[in-house]
Amino acid sequence: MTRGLFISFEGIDGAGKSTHIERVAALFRQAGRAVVLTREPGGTPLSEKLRELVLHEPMDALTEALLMFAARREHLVQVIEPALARGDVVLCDRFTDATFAYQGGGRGFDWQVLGQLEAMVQTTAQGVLRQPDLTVWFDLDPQIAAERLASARVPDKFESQPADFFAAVRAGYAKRQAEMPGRFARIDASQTREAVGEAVAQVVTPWLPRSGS
Ligand SMILES: Nc1ncnc2c1ncn2[C@@H]1O[C@H](COP(=O)(O)OP(=O)(O)OP(=O)(O)O)[C@@H](O)[C@H]1O
Ligand SMILES: Cc1cn([C@H]2C[C@H](O)[C@@H](COP(=O)(O)O)O2)c(=O)[nH]c1=O
Repeated sequence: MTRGLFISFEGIDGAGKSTHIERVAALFRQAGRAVVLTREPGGTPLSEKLRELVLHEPMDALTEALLMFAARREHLVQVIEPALARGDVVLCDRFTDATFAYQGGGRGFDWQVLGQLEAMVQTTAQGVLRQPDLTVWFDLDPQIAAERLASARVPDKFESQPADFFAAVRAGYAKRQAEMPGRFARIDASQTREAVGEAVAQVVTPWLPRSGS
């Protein structure tokens, strides 16, 4: 049976993840793979309700981190693990690296405690710590991201944060990459859409089934 594949897409708000994720889905579908396109926080009815709360209600940093992990647990159990067990490709717009970057880097929440929560929430029934096979990190200067978002939409609680918050989030992603370099692919997201799309295609191509297989 085909092995499931888990790819996450990360970056500060406005870095360009959503612009490219559909194209990655199309590449896998064209190669004959079933794709589950999902997001965090969210991906199940309950997790989407939690998303509404965390994106729009002011709250304590620990409360925020716990709600992110609560939404993730539900998402893992209801959607991600069953999809991987079927052999599907799961493309997830953000996963736990976002919690380390935003709640750890941005809010300054304790990195080690986040690691403990990660272990509790992401350990599967088989005793394996679930992590993405590949994390595509859209790395972008917060100033450029803010300019891109300014004309795009009404900002939510995170998107309304100042540039120094996003500089700390970006540093959180860099720290996470340094801790787990094997699964991270950093994309220079300041390039044109076409160049970024090409870079994304290059990093996912080794994960596509070889033609004839
Ligand atoms: N390479 C690029 N050059 C210029 N503009 C871009 C580029 N990539 C995306 N954009 C534009 O920037 C804005 C943000 O892009 P997008 O929504 O894909 O980011 P995102 O990472 O998904 O953001 P969020 O995490 O906040 O949802 C959109 O208006 C999009 O059209
Ligand atoms: C998973 C996760 C997300 N966030 C933040 C990051 C973004 O500002 C929003 C999600 O909005 P998007 O348009 O889907 O990017 O939530 C976070 O702070 N912590 C997390 O774990």
